Amino acid sequence: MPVSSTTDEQPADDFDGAALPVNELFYSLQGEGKLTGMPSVFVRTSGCNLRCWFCDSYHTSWEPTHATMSVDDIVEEVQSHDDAGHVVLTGGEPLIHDDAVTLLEQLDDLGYHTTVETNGTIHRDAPIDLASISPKLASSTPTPEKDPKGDGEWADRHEERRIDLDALGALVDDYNAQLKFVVTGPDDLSEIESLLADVRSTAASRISDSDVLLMPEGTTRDELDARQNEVADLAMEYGYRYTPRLHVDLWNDAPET
Ligand SMILES: C[S@@+](CC[C@H](N)C(=O)[O-])C[C@H]1O[C@@H](n2cnc3c(N)ncnc32)[C@H](O)[C@@H]1O
Ligand SMILES: Nc1nc2[nH]cc(C(=O)O)c2c(=O)[nH]1
Ligand code: SF4
Ligand SMILES: [Mg+2]
Repeated sequence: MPVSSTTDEQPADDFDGAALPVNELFYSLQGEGKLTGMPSVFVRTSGCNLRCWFCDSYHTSWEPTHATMSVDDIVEEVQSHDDAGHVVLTGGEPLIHDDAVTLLEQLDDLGYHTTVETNGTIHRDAPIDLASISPKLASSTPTPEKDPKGDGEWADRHEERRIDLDALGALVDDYNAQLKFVVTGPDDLSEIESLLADVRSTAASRISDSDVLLMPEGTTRDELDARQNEVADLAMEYGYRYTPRLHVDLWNDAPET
């Protein structure tokens, strides 16, 4: 589906009925996490409440673009990929949109397995089969030196918003969840350990180390080549799971993959 040229990052509130700002909708293999390799339709909404400097979906966060699609049309396009039983709702941050719930309900009614890729700052009540939570570490903050667009104007807002323990605890308690951390280097591990301790004391349910995944930061094969062995070693050292970025291995940074 082509990406429109509109740059409004707000939800599609002028649309009659349930609708979402869609940046791209495509069929691929799940490239990250426990379901890596699973044929899946990806629905990528536009708009995000954070601004990670490394965001691999720049046109949903830093310079959002979208086409407004009714939920009915999204479902119809999902169904056109008739070999897929899995749908991944991602973004941007998909849970900023009220109508994400409507979409998930319709997909659930049709029997799809739903994964939601979320930064973990927002909890919603919806039929989610896998909450794929990627809490954002301090190393994601768009400091003036790392800002891809300006001079660090988003740094404070990002820093204030990136961790919400209540939302994280509720997501872990209500859903089958994985915690998938983007790792830029060994210095990230102390923050992962202390955040995990905080989430474990907030959530009622147990979080097993096998539900904690370390994913190397990188949007291209070259970037991943430079970092993935170090992250694999960290996973072994700490007893967490490693997740590759299969889509980058297969298709590098091509859109709609
Ligand atoms: C674009 S985000 C959209 C969903 C949600 N906003 C989030 O961050 O979880 C999808 C996934 O890509 C990860 N990601 C984004 N940029 C990345 C990068 N440069 N390297 C590795 N993972 C990245 C995120 O952490 C998240 O797991
Ligand atoms: N193939 C593929 N797998 C993915 N898993 C999570 C993705 C995302 O951007 O949320 C993603 C993506 O963009 N492509
Ligand atoms: S939270 Fe997700 S979509 Fe938002 S800027 Fe970070 S990686 Fe990109
Ligand atoms: Mg992606």
